[in-house]
Amino acid sequence: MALLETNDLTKEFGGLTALNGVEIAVQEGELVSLIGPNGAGKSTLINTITGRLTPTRGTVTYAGNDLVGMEPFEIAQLGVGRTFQTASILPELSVRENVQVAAFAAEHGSFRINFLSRRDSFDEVQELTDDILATIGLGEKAGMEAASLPYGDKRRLEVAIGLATDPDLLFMDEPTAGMSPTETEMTVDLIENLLSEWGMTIFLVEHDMDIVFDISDRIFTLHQGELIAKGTPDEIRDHPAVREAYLGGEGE
Ligand SMILES: Nc1ncnc2c1ncn2[C@@H]1O[C@H](COP(=O)(O)OP(=O)(O)OP(=O)(O)O)[C@@H](O)[C@H]1O
Repeated sequence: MALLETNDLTKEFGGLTALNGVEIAVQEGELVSLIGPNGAGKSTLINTITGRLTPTRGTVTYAGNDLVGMEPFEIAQLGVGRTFQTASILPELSVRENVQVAAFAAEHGSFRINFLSRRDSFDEVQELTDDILATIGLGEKAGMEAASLPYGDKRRLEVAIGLATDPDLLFMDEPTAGMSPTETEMTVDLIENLLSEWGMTIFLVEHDMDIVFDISDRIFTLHQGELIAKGTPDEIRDHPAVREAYLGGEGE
């Protein structure tokens, strides 16, 4: 059985159909990428899966759970994490505190519960935070104020915040956008490490086609809300509908 599956997933905004009958299945341990020209519906697909948007119709199933109608934090608690393109960083807190806040929030959904009284979970959060910072390569900068980090480190801290929910499936939204070649290489290494060492399943939205074709097990292609192709990098590279979507559209 697939870890994540959508059936007939459709989202309309007034008269605009942003997603039309999308059917995807992701197996545990896979790295899949979602591509498509601007406005294809990529963000809408991620948002309907992770609970930020309610689909007009269709189903989303994760590890046997029906996600439609669940709150984003409930979906996170099931093991679905997400890294954001836009800042989820709290600039005045330290690197370490940013990861801790995300970890506590994930565990309890909100801060209404006095989590500090629960020592077991407090210790677990410390351990997880240390693991994440070491994996991301921010261990030595753990005490620094987040605002003072260089751009590439800030993007990596966003990944660390996404990992703080201890996900089994991680959505990564353009993790290399705006990065230098060295930072991009480090991020690709990190993604490969999350797959091999952490046993994670990764769902990547990425505009850098070199990366997508290099590291994906399978690629989903959206165009005007329709899933026009899915397959291995080799199958997608020469797919006529994919070429048409990119050449005939705005191109990227
Ligand atoms: N909240 C909204 N209300 C109305 N229309 C929306 C909304 N969100 C997205 N859309 C429209 O839905 C379509 C798909 O948008 P979406 O942002 O999902 O595409 P995308 O593939 O993520 O694009 P990009 O690569 O530019 O980020 C677009 O036509 C967009 O204008």
